[in-house]
Amino acid sequence: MPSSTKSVLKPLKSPIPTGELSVIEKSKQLAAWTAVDQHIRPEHRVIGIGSGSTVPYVVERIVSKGAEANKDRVFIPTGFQSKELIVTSGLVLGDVDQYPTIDVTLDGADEVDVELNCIKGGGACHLREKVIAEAANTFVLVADYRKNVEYLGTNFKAGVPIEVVPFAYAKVLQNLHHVLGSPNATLRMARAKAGPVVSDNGNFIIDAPFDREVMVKPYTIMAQIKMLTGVVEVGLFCHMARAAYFGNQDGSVTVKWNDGKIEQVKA
Ligand SMILES: O=C(CO)[C@H](O)[C@H](O)COP(=O)(O)O
Repeated sequence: MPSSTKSVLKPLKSPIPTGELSVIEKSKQLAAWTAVDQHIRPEHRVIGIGSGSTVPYVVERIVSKGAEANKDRVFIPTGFQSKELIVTSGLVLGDVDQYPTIDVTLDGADEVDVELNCIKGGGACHLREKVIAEAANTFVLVADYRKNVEYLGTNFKAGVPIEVVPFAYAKVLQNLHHVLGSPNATLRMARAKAGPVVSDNGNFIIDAPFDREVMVKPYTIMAQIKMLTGVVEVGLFCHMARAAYFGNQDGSVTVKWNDGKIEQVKA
């Protein structure tokens, strides 16, 4: 190609401001960088980008590979936040209706158990997150050490996030209280708005805490909640992740695989 017609790639921009990171932020960054390095291969073209405070470090690492490495790629967001991250970084945005098969999706989690089941939806994005995770050939979780637990609900006490259509919320709450054994299930209220949190899909979110004996079998309770009419999606992701990356305080990363293998990676 003559040099005059050569197209010039626009430089990408990191979403992370420069400066010192706290131990927790550093551990999120370590998990994200290691997962990107191990799972995004040069031939991958369609990449799912999850939500939450760990995901900007995923995008930071992708951006650090440069415009040339990312030029033929499209990035699929799980909600408003990840859409903004993709666009402001200069990456190419797509949607799952155009790309129903994704090479790899990386996403955060509220908590992950020993079998890589996880709670998601702390940011009310779990409907789109589950679609983008299911569409992916490989689904990978990234989190800091506080999320690495034996059973779900150990540290994350808010409960299972449940997206419901607005007109059905009272009926779903009643069923959760009296039929499914979550007497403290509540409608999630907004902090800087009067009224409930409204998801990116225009729905409400219920948070339903369950006892330990229920949470040790997450698939069972997930299926029971999903059967309630008016429920759109449940923030329990069971048997979906290929691997989970947890950044630790000492600068190492614990990698748990879906076959039960556990590795410690030194940064
Ligand atoms: O599921 C999510 C949003 O719906 C997030 O991935 C989850 O809440 C984890 O977020 P963070 O990395 O900020 O702890």
